[in-house]
Amino acid sequence: MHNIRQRAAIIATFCGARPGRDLAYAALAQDFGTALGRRGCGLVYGAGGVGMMRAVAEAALAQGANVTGVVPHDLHERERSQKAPGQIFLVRTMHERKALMYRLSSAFAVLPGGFGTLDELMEVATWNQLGMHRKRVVLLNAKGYFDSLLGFLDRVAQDGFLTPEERDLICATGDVEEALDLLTAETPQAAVAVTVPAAAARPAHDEIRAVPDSRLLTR
Ligand SMILES: C/C(=C\CNc1ncnc2c1ncn2[C@@H]1O[C@H](COP(=O)(O)O)[C@@H](O)[C@H]1O)CO
Repeated sequence: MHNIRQRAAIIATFCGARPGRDLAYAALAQDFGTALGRRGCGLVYGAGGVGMMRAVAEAALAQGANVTGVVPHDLHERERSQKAPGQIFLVRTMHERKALMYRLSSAFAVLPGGFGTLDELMEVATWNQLGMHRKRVVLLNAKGYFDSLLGFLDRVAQDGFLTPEERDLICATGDVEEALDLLTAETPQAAVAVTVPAAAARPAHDEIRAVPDSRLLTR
């Protein structure tokens, strides 16, 4: 068991726009969305109505979770036919999208995916490193998908490009419930060397209305 206090959390989940070749990945996405919803957590995601993203969002919604997607206008137009689940926020750019996803969330789950997922993973870890937010980052390592990445991160630390504490800003588990224990824990697991006090004092998730140029898509 884990000696960490549970609280309602809003978990941004980064994962593939594709389902992957192995059915185990979509099953993981579904299990994670279901477990997240059962714990009373909210979900923030990339508002893709496809692949792993759709599987997480639909499973969370089925448990009554509050599901929020954030997507740039043009990407939404392109994917309009896929009808992404949940409440959808439209923003102007990919950068605004990521910033809003990070602000709305209290922690980050990363499931198997491609460039988009890896970009989001590295950015939220970097923001922790720089003290721009202090939010846990947990990889759902199904079928050893992230093993080589985790090994590479160890190498990065060994070679002096990350401190051991910074390396530990990204943790991993293959177990959905353990991941949620970590994601809903009260404080980030690793202190970082460089912190910005104003950012640390910010509430875990900002009010949506505080973000300019985004609008709620009503259906
Ligand atoms: C690449 C394909 C479709 C792109 N459609 C997307 N719709 C919504 N969100 C997306 C999309 N592509 C990337 N994202 C964001 O990145 C992550 C998924 O990217 P990945 O490269 O598939 O890992 C996801 O978390 C979104 O926030 C055609 O399949």
